[in-house]
Formats: sequence, C-alpha cells, structure tokens
Amino acid sequence: MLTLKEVDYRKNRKTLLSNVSGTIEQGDCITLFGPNGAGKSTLIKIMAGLSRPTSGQRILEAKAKNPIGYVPQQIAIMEGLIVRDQLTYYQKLTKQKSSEFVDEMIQYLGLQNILGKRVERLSGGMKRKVNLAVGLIHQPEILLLDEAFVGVDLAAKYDMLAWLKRLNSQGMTIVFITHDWDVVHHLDPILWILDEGRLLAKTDLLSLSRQSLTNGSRSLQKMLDVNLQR
Ligand SMILES: Nc1ncnc2c1ncn2[C@@H]1O[C@H](COP(=O)(O)OP(=O)(O)OP(=O)(O)O)[C@@H](O)[C@H]1O
Repeated sequence: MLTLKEVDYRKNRKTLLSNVSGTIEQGDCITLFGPNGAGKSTLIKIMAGLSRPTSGQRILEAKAKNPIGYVPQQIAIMEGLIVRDQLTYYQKLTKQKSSEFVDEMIQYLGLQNILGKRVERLSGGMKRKVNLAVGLIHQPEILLLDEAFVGVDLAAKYDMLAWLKRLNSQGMTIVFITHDWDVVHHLDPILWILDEGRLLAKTDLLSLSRQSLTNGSRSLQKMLDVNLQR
C-alpha cells in the first residue's frame, strides 16, 4: 500500500537518506530502528508525505481520502481546550462519523478521567496519550508514530500498546519509531534497521538475534548488542 523506490533525501548538501527502498503492506507493523541521526524521522516524514524525496519515489495506494495518521515527535495539541473539545474538534475536522470508535479509543487509552481537563494542565504522559488519540481519531489506514512513547509511565505505555495492538489486529498498518526495546518486544514488528541514512536490513526480532550486521556503524552495533543481551 506504500512503496518507496530508491529514495534519496538531501538537505543543505548533506545526504540524510540514501537509496531507501521498501514496501509496506496493509496490516504490517514495522519499526524504523537505528541510532540517533540515522534518518528515521526523515524517512517517516517522507512516508507521511510531509517531505518529498530529492530523488526516487513514494507511491501510496489507499482507499480512503485521508489514509495517513501521523503522530509527530513534538506534541501537537492545542492549548486552551479541554480534552473532550479537542477530540470533538479533530473528530469533526477529519469527518470521523463513528462515535463508537472514539468512545472505544477513550476507554482503551484511559482518557475518561481527563476529558474535562485543559490540555496544558495535563502531565507529559497524558499529553502523549492525547497526541496519539488526535493522530488516529480518523482511523487512518496507515498510522505513523514518531517516538510516541517518550515520557509515558508504564501503565500509560501499556494502555497505548494495547490499543495499537488491537488496531493492528483489525488491519491498521502501523509504522513506528522508538528507542524503547520494551515497545519493540511488545509489538513484535518487522524491523527496518536504519544506519547513517541507509536501510541496512529488514528483519524481525527472532532473526535479528541470529544475524550479525557487521556493516553497521559503531553506534548501531552497540545499540543492538545491548538490546539483544537483555
Ligand atoms: N532540516 C535539516 N537540515 C539539515 N540536516 C538535518 C535536518 N533535519 C535533520 N537533519 C540531520 O539529518 C540526520 C537525520 O536526522 P533524523 O532526525 O531523521 O534522525 P533520527 O534517526 O530520527 O534521529 P533521532 O533518533 O535522534 O531522532 C541527522 O544527522 C540530522 O542532524
């Protein structure tokens, strides 16, 4: 449903992505995994259609008018509104007619008790939950999450993961970026290993522990060594 063909991305004469190709099918769960500066956020923005490749192609085949949900690293919710109004605003904006879906999301994410709170008064973790809710309120075909779990406590994280797992099992395609190995284990995704702007491997947790990525940078090696020893 989303294909990348030999994608390059350059900015200020610096190559941020080099020759990235891959196909994402409906219902896939994929993580972009790699060290700081590997190009993960750059790639997910290209997937979202927010940045255009310098060369190469991004081909999206989707049924819905608004098939992408993108949850950015920076929290993008509007201050001054209570959570309920925030959700209603985005529900209307995205023409989400299914109140059932929104209600279920509120239950899963445990937002019931904060619906009347102004968003700027929420804790960081609660803001992350609302950020996630806003990004997927229209039930996108592909959900793209850039570090959606930063600063959330364990209970909040597991609420979010349970909801994502449910959506994925119902056919929603999910691509996410995280440095949290616990999240990777929980969602058991296909791993796209990115390093210095290159896509080194597409693998899964089981195969990753058996294969060695000797062509990776020192940062990547260290990251994999530490995580795989856990
Ligand atoms: N607008 C920009 N102009 C120039 N260089 C940029 C720009 N945005 C990002 N970069 C550089 O591109 C590289 C990839 O950045 P990107 O944010 O995609 O990496 P990342 O893998 O998401 O990193 P992190 O894990 O730290 O979030 C980095 O070296 C970064 O400094």
